[in-house]
Amino acid sequence: MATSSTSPKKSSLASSTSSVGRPPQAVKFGRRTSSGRVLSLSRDDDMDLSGDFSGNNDYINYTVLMPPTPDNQPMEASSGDAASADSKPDAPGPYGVSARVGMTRRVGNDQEGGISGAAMEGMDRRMSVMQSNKSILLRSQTGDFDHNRWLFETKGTYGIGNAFWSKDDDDYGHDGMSMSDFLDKPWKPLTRKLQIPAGILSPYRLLVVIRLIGLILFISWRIRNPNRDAMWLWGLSTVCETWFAFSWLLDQLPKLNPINRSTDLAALHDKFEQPSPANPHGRSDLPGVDVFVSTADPEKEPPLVTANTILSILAVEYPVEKLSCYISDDGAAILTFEAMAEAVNFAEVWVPFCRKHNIEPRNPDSYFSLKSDPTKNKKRPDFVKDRRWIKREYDEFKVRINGLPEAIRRRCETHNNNEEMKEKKLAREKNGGAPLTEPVKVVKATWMADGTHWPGTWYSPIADHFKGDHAGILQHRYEDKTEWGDRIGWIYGSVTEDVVTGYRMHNRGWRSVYCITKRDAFRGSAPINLTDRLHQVLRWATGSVEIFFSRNNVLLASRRLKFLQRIAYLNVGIYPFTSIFLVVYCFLPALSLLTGQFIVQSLNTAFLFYLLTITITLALLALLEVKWSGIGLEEWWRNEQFWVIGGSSAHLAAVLQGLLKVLAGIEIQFTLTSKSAAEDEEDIFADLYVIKWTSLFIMPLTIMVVNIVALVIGISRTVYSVLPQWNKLVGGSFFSFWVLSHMYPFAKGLMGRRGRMPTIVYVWTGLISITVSLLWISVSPPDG
Ligand SMILES: O=c1ccn([C@@H]2O[C@H](COP(=O)(O)OP(=O)(O)O[C@H]3O[C@H](CO)[C@@H](O)[C@H](O)[C@H]3O)[C@@H](O)[C@H]2O)c(=O)[nH]1
Repeated sequence: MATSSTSPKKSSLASSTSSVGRPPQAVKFGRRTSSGRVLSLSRDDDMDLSGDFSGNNDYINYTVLMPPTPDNQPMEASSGDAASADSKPDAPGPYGVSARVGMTRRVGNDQEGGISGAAMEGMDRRMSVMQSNKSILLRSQTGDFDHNRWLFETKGTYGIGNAFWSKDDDDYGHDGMSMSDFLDKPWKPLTRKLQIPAGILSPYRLLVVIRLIGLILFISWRIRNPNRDAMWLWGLSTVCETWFAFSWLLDQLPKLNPINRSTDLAALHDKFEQPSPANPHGRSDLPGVDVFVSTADPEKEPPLVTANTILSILAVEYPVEKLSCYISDDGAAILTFEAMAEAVNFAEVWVPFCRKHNIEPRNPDSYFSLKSDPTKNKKRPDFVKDRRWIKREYDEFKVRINGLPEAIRRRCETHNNNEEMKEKKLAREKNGGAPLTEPVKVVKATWMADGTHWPGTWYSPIADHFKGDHAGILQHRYEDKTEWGDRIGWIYGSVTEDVVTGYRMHNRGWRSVYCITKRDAFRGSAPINLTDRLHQVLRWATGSVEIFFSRNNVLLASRRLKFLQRIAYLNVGIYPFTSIFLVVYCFLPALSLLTGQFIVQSLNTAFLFYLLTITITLALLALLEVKWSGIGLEEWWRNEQFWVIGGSSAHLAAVLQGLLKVLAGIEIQFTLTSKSAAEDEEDIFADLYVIKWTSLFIMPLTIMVVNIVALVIGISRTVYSVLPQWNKLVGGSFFSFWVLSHMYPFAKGLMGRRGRMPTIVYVWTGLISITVSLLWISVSPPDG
């Protein structure tokens, strides 16, 4: 995937000439590539970045493709219009897109705040028509060779770029096509491997080896030294520890040989921007990039967040005509649709601003919430003026987006009232003018700004307008029962389709490389409160269990999967099962305290030495990893805590759900994760302690309470006994505290917001402690 930093586009921008006042040109010129296709050139090359770009920008046109639907049939494709608004020659190809059009900047404001009728007139009537059932996704945007299409047409084998190329498959004679069609220029890697200094990697590996030896010695010592006083405690704990050691190894091994890469800008420039006989001007020959943004529910995934995502994609530093951004909305919500139309309009000013001033990050929301000085490294004198202006534009944009739900609601009300009046009038006329005896029933439709029915989900759903059941929304026919769908496309039927898809590709021999750019190439949005986060990891873990019990289990993998890949996938499939051992282990300290026994007979030196070794090496490894990844120790600790909280709740539930699916065929539903809209700019973690009760809390809560109760009982028993055996108390209470410290954020969440937390926790735990100790004293009075 191309990142913003990989495209050496600045050189072409530097030579731009002023084009202010020049009529917009449809197609500047094209040239043939060596694969014989016509390539249209970037209109972007002509962009005058010194001029005003306040909305009359002719140079960036966005193509909006909307599938035709029964309710919303575009008028005839006015191909003349379309062609003049677009920069590409776009003859209807075998994949059937006949016309596309740039969405023009809004010309007026709907009184309701939505998209005005006039503006819609300007764009929707020239919207694309798709004459074929086959998907737009197969169309090559640039006219370049379309690899996917070729695979589709030829039922071919994988074999481009990093993909597996089978030895006996070098004859692709179906279409007279040969390997050389793909190799315009000699192959050269576009990334460079960055060696991790031995000074860092060797200590890391050494620590891993020491810890591994420590674990082996520890476990064999534990097996050889049973606690004869409490065999059940010893047995349970040893089994759990063995599993933890095994799962640590699975987690650790794939990290043994880290390789960093960076994009080789020089190689990229050589390959894609150097003059050659086929490309005398050295125009950008970068491949087309498609970015697919999916959304499914405007409540859980706020349209403003989606809009910001799209804006950052459109502003990426890549030739404009090579970039396509697809938005899919499984929820078919009118709100998302109109918000995206607003985003496309705002992009017309946002993108030129980003390009003119080299803006980073290009997600407007992230950019305007930067705390650093915005003028730093900004040389152009008009930056401050432009920034002030674009900020105002963005604020207005936000107001429009946030006003959309109300605007749509009012629009629908007006239209529905009108419809009702019309129906009533009609019915009265039919009735010979006499008053109606029965009320007239009018379907409450959802209306688009141009006065037509919304083809997607309605606010009051009726047949064909339910979520997940709306007529005419694009079907994924290109992948349904096709070889393309089977071999290349997304793999469905799993709640962690990304893992299955990745696995299936790797298993067929696809190679992938780890490439983490200095600046984030992509940022996701994540749930920020515990409940949503637990539901998210519940889905992930359920997906893993499901994979484990399917033919996609890595133990059945082909020989093409590499060893460390195998281990990594095994880890992905197996980690939820750790929860069983984790839950047992979290109860053990409490059981120790309650019974006055411990997992070992006595806290002897060997035990303590091994324990110290495996704990210290774990901490040192974490320190190194934290340093590499650039996160703070505190974040690492939060992650550890979440591992215990999630492990004892969501992962356990996932194992149960997964087993239910395997044994009883009960299907698992995909629950969409709610993302934070981070609207509270002062406190982006405001949602963090918002707790919505879920049954997932039961297990961690039980673990917590049982441990607190056991601590109280253990301490009071020792305090009240005639001969206090403090050493018996130490082991159990130490581990109990260890468990509780992991559960701390959970308790904090349950207790309410941060500020109020301490008092309530003290009162709560205090009350329980007093009650339980009194109870204990009355049940089992101290000796003597
Ligand atoms: O019916 C649906 C459900 C989800 N989505 C989209 O799928 C994406 C992932 O769903 P989300 O609920 O956000 O899952 P996350 O847990 O945040 O996502 C992670 O986990 C998913 C698998 O569980 C992967 O698909 C994602 O790539 C990965 O980031 C989102 O963009 C959704 O809008 C749809 O388009 N249609």
